[in-house]
Amino acid sequence: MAERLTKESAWSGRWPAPAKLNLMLRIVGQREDGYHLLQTVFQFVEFCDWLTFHPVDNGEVSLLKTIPGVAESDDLTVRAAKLLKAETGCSSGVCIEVEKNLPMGGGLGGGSSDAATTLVVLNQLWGLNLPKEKLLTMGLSLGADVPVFIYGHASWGEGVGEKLSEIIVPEQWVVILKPDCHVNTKEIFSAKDLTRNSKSIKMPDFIEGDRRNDCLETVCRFYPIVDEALKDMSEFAVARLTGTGACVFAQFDSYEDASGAYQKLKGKWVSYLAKGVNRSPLFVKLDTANLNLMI
Ligand SMILES: C[C@](O)(CO)[C@H](O)COP(=O)(O)OP(=O)(O)OC[C@H]1O[C@@H](n2ccc(N)nc2=O)[C@H](O)[C@@H]1O
Ligand SMILES: Nc1ncnc2c1ncn2[C@@H]1O[C@H](COP(=O)(O)OP(=O)(O)OP(=O)(O)O)[C@@H](O)[C@H]1O
Repeated sequence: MAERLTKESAWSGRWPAPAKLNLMLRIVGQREDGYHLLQTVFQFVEFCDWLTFHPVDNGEVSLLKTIPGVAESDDLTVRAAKLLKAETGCSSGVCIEVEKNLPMGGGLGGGSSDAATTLVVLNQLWGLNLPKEKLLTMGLSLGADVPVFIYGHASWGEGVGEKLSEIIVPEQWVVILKPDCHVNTKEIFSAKDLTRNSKSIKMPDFIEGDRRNDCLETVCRFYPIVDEALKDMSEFAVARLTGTGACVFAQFDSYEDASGAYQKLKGKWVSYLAKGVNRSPLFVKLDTANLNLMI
């Protein structure tokens, strides 16, 4: 039975901001502004931050509680809500509550996903009716990883990750390890020895097994603990890096195999066990809530 939300329960509901994995990442060039041109495959994971939007009547955007190390005005949820107001002239206010589960600087795109959930859900709750194309452009202005979370499907990504086409990949179980370091994306993209001239490939090459991540060598050189996590994970399955790290992941066909690896690794590493999915949990919830009809 579909969960039908009233406007009130939509405001009191919790909205997922899922993690993403880069199942492969090739750097095929660089734009004049320094941003790198990528080929990547994104898949979502049922491992999420959870956002609640509390209406306030003073027209302000605030956070119920700031994330340690991130000033309120820098928080991507606050920036996303303010951007919506600036673009539309909307006078509504909101206090945003973030249950932060995704590790920061992990390559799981947590901040970007929080921003995307804020854009998508407040567009509905505030009744702004901005089209998805507009939200995608606004998302890109907040970060290269934001658009895929607005797009909502596992994707083949090009450009800086904003040229997205839907792709269907096996929905396997995933074990993720978070080495105890915070990888700065800008630092990795600025490294002299980073591979920047990989040959472009086509979707069938990926499907046939080309799963390279061009950031891997540089990240392991800067953060040897990532290399250690890759080696430990390799005992159980092929170990890969997501984005610029720090997280390392492996995919498993069965829950039993994934759980076996997770149980052995979690004594040494901060570890997560979750399902990889092709449809973002945010859009699964929005579809189920049939929110458009209720406002
Ligand atoms: C590595 C990925 O996670 C793969 O999905 C993304 O490309 C990174 O996306 P993101 O974290 O949203 O990155 P942004 O916040 O837009 O950019 C952070 C910094 O990384 C560098 N950057 C980022 C993305 C890109 N394609 N080329 C870059 O050179 C830029 O110096 C930028 O100032
Ligand atoms: N709501 C937020 N959640 C997490 N980080 C945020 C948030 N708002 C701003 N940030 C900033 O964004 C930085 C990157 O955080 P994030 O969790 O997205 O890293 P990441 O998973 O490595 O991202 P990516 O894979 O996109 O590079 C953080 O170090 C923090 O300074």
